[in-house]
Amino acid sequence: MVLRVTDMGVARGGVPVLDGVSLALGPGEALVLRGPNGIGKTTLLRAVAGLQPALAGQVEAAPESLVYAGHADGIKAALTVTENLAFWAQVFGTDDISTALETFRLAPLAHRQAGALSAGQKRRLGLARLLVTGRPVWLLDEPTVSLDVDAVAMFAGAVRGHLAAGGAALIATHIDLGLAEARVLDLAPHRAAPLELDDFDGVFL
Ligand SMILES: Nc1ncnc2c1ncn2[C@@H]1O[C@H](COP(=O)(O)OP(=O)(O)OP(=O)(O)O)[C@@H](O)[C@H]1O
Repeated sequence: MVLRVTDMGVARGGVPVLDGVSLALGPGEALVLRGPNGIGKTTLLRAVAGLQPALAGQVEAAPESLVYAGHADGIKAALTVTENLAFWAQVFGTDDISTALETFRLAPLAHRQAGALSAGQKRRLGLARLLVTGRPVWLLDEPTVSLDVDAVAMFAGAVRGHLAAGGAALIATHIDLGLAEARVLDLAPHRAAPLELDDFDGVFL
């Protein structure tokens, strides 16, 4: 197993949103998180990534094996595409940025300032970052937002390549990525029970 989440409960703004979530990913596996807007997909992914505390449960993964890609891609607007990738390579202690440039067809934009990219191009740069990190377990929050049909296929290809190389991916998405190999976890049955009135008051104390 490269990632195991056991009986996790998460809250947003002090209000529990999900509980009892368990999942496991082995090398080469992808799992898609499904559920309606607001059910807590982002909150769960952030908790798994260690970016916010969980209410309950455990996350087991090798140290420094996880990388999270969320809505804010961490792009530095004043740096060029190449400089952004080189910066991340330095942060993560890797050295290959050419695979990332190629996979997301960023080579023609290599010397463009990131701030001058379109929304979809920025998204491609944010996803290219995943390849540069060299980390095996990708935690992806709505990775295809702003991507056109070609770029979605590009992204699906990158995920497939990652899985084939023994990586894993946990993906919150509303669209069908065409990843036949991905399992699906519906979060609807894990919606946290509404708070009792007393507890509800407690949230605001
Ligand atoms: N800053 C915040 N403070 C308090 N509650 C919040 C905050 N942001 C989101 N929420 C609430 O937390 C719950 C979970 O939100 P979350 O973003 O995790 O859902 P999601 O499943 O990722 O939704 P979507 O499909 O719309 O991206 C929602 O009910 C949302 O309204």
